[in-house]
Amino acid sequence: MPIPPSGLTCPADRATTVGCVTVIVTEGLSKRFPLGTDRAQRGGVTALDRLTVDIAPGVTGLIGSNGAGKSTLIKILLGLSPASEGRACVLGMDVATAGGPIRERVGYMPEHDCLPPDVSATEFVVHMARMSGLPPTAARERTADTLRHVGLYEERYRPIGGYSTGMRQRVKLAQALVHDPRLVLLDEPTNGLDPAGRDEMLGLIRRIHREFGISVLVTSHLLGELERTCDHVVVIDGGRLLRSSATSDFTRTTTTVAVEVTDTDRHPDGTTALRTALTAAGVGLRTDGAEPGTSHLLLIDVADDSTYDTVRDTVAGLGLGLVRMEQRRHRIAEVFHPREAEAEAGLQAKPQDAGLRTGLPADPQDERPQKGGGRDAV
Ligand SMILES: Nc1ncnc2c1ncn2[C@@H]1O[C@H](COP(=O)(O)OP(=O)(O)OP(=O)(O)O)[C@@H](O)[C@H]1O
Repeated sequence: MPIPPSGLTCPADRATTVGCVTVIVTEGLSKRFPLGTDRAQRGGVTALDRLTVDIAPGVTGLIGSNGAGKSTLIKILLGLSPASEGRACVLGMDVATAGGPIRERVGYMPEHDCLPPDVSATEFVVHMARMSGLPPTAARERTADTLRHVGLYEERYRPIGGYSTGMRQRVKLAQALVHDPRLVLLDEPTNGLDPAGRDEMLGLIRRIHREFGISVLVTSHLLGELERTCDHVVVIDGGRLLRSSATSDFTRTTTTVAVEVTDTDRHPDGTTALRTALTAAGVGLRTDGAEPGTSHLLLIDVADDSTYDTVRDTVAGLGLGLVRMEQRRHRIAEVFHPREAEAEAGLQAKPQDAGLRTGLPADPQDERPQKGGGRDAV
């Protein structure tokens, strides 16, 4: 079911410039919820605060901590919830006036579990296809194709109530794809999945775009998985745009190189020996904050190409084994707390540790509650 990229322009002034191709445009978009029952919400909640962003075709990650406004934005984009101020266009259509036509061309995978337990995946997805306007035969054919695509073909006649979390997420994805949309909005599709399930879901998301040309907006609070999956990342916090950039801009290389060496009989603490020798050779080292001998990583400021030669020659001169020498990269976490994250980039051995300070876990393994605020503590 190859589908050409949408290539639509939004009527909003900014997007009508020649060559500007977008699937989503928002301009000064705000959403305020009126008074809540909660004491803290007495003045109402501003879920989106003058959000202005353009999203091009491709796979785009929408990142923000819990309560950042991701789901609210998706509901506005689908025409399900009116904005308080500003405007938004999806595939060139105004969300305020074209909710129905937008939902005909856009698939939506909600965050919450919304599946009926007593029907099979086939029955449910056929029903959703029919609701989207497909005739009966086409709905059945598309359902079979889509369930095969998401890896549920063998299980398609079993009641959904007996499915695992991963299978249920796939059913939600299938119903979002069944009507051949040009854009899908996926709200936390990896929620509740184990690492293998996450990888499979992320692989499916990439294939949705690569094989079928469908653009994807996917939300997550896991920085690492969006770094791996998306072409472009939009970061929001408290309903405001923090940054919108190509993923490669977020993760460009730094001038820091991490070096790990082995210990030897002559140098039982190889790291300290190398640190001393490099300092004597005038190589700039970052303070790693660890006691000498407790860290196996040295973080080196690369002044120019000769720094690599100096490190190599010093390691060889000491008779140490070079375990690794790797260029450090910036991480999306730096958008939230630039100084802390940068310092941490120097400290951490594994890039997937990135979310610890931000409260936004970089990787599934880090999705445990954090001390003093947990996942909400951006
Ligand atoms: N119907 C509502 N009534 C009142 N407040 C709401 C409503 N929906 C959302 N909010 C509030 O708006 C803010 C943004 O919520 P939203 O669900 O969009 O965030 P989110 O980024 O999707 O978070 P999560 O990752 O937890 O799903 C939150 O403070 C939330 O409590």
